[in-house]
Amino acid sequence: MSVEEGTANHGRLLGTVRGPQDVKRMTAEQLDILAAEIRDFLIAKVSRTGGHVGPNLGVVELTLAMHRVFDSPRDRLLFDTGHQAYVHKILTGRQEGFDKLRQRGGLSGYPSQAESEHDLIENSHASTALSYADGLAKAYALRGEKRSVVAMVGDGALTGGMCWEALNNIATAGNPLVIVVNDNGRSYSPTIGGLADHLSSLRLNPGYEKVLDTVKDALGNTPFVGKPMYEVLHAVKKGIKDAVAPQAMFEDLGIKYVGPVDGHDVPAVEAALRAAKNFGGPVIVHAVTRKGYGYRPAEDDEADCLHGPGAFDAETGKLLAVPSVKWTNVFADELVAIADERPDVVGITAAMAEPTGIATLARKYPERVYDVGIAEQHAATSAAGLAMGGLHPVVAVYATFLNRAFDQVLLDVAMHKLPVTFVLDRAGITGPDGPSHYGIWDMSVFGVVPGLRIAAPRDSATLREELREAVAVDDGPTILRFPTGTVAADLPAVRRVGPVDVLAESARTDVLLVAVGSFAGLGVEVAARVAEQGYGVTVVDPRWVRPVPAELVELAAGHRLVVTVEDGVRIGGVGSALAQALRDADVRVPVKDLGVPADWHPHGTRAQILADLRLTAQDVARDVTGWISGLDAAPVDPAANGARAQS
Ligand SMILES: Cc1ncc(C[n+]2csc(CCOP(=O)(O)OP(=O)(O)O)c2C)c(N)n1
Ligand SMILES: CC(=O)[C@@H](O)[C@H](O)COP(=O)(O)O
Ligand SMILES: [Mg+2]
Repeated sequence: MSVEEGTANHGRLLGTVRGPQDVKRMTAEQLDILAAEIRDFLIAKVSRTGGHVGPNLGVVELTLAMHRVFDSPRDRLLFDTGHQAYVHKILTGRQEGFDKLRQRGGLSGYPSQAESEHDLIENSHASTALSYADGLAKAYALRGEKRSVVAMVGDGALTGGMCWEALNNIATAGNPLVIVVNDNGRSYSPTIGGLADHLSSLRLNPGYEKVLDTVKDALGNTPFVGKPMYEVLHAVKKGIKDAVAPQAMFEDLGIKYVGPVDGHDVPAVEAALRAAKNFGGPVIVHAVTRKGYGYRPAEDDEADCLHGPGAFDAETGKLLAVPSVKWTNVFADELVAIADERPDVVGITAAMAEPTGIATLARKYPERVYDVGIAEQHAATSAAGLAMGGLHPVVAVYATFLNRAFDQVLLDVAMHKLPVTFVLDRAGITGPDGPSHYGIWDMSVFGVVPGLRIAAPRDSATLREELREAVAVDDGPTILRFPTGTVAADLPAVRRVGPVDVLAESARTDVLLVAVGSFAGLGVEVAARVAEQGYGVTVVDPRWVRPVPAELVELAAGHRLVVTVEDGVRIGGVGSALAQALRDADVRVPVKDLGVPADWHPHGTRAQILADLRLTAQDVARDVTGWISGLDAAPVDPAANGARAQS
């Protein structure tokens, strides 16, 4: 069956759903068919755009039940992390938008207030929903408003400390609030930690496993869901009831516990949610689900149950584009090479071993890698402890996720002058995940940390080299940051001045172009374009951007104009730090700093967003030519260094 046939044959009921009220009217049998149609829809659409297919296949019934029991948007449905809100979008009038999911101008991959009144929290960083829910419930109680607050949170997100801070408060406040724990046993890989171990005892119950095996057998090799799923759901309903025993853990927190319920049984989840709704205080509904449920390639994908693939073949689940050598791979391989030589080097991941490349180290040295769960703050301070204990930890996280650990990096690591290397993948503009995932803040935010050195490699050779330099630092923390995707072609230096690589120079020294990290290639292209206008440009890659290298200041002093270009926010960025260093050194040369405005930039491809920001070789060359020719016409006041108008 083709994707089109799958959707057309089984999409009749789904086509009638324009809002939650349409789901409320359905019979149990219709709901089962609708669930199957939603799965077909998800597979058909997300296979073309890429996106979080596995997590969403696992919450179809949970979301249906939530919308039947509660009245969104009056009742507030909150989705922790938000990557599993596609079904919610489908049920709230946004089916058409899925053709452009995560694409420029199209549907966001996360809840979005601009899209729908049914969406409230947009944050796609994990473990926040329970805190939002606590605040909302308190606000409604104080204002005398009778509205339910319901938060869905995954077992992975539940490893984040904020959840436990929230639960502590929710229990004391006692306000009506429903927490749906979507327990599929996985983050990307199986969820780690004491909580996860406790929950997994449930899944190891022989009765429960028997039910899941029934599901798997019944699915056979059918790549699409349709009718088989309808039958499977009934099999689950019959078998699940006696399979599991109630767990005491959540009640120990002082919060009413309902469950465990089979999260793929709409009536069972509904019954639990109705009981929770009527309880009058905080209640946890513990739902057991399977990530990727109903789609064999996702269920069978041991790596991450098709957590968030790019476009894929709907029949097989195989990626359509096989990624070439990525920055992540270069880092991963070099880390293993370093670990071979240095037994003190260990790795830390916050539930993202494969996506950050730390898994490569774990495969060779499993005892030297720690998965701490979705707990970046703990990762930083735990790394401090490892460093105090004589090791050199390499903490590999996405750039955007280190933001929440600022205080831990500042005080627990840097103030103690501890040798910890933070490796920030997906730095800069990333693309389809949108503003919450842009790694644009790190150089500004962490640039203020005393004693912290930041490196921004430009290609695979400098990535390997700078990683080695970073782990050689023994008196303070380092950050190594690089972007997403395919690693840039090696760009050899003409010469090196201190830590600074000169990438291109000419007889004339009009402009010093400081091209940070992955913008090095752009810098060289800009120089060639500007040379055509008769101006000489020296292109440098500082390699280490914080602290500002003294050699960069000296080089700047030998030019008429300094232009910086970076894949990070301009405020407090490399350009701004260099301008300050020049002022401090009384070097009177004007500085123009190009980068990302501190704002919420929409989703799209990385290339599209950079073009929107006029961070292309053509745009930068035009600006540089304009500025330097302007200097010939009328000298610029050095004090006025800085901005050009940017969209
Ligand atoms: C603070 C933070 N760290 C890391 C991530 C990356 N991330 C997105 S989803 C995910 C796993 C979530 O697991 P879970 O909450 O169980 O949801 P599931 O995907 O299993 O439905 C991770 C680690 C994130 N979004 N936020
Ligand atoms: C929800 C989330 O935070 C991640 O799943 C993220 O979408 C992954 O991004 P990459 O595709 O860049 O690994
Ligand atoms: Mg999970």
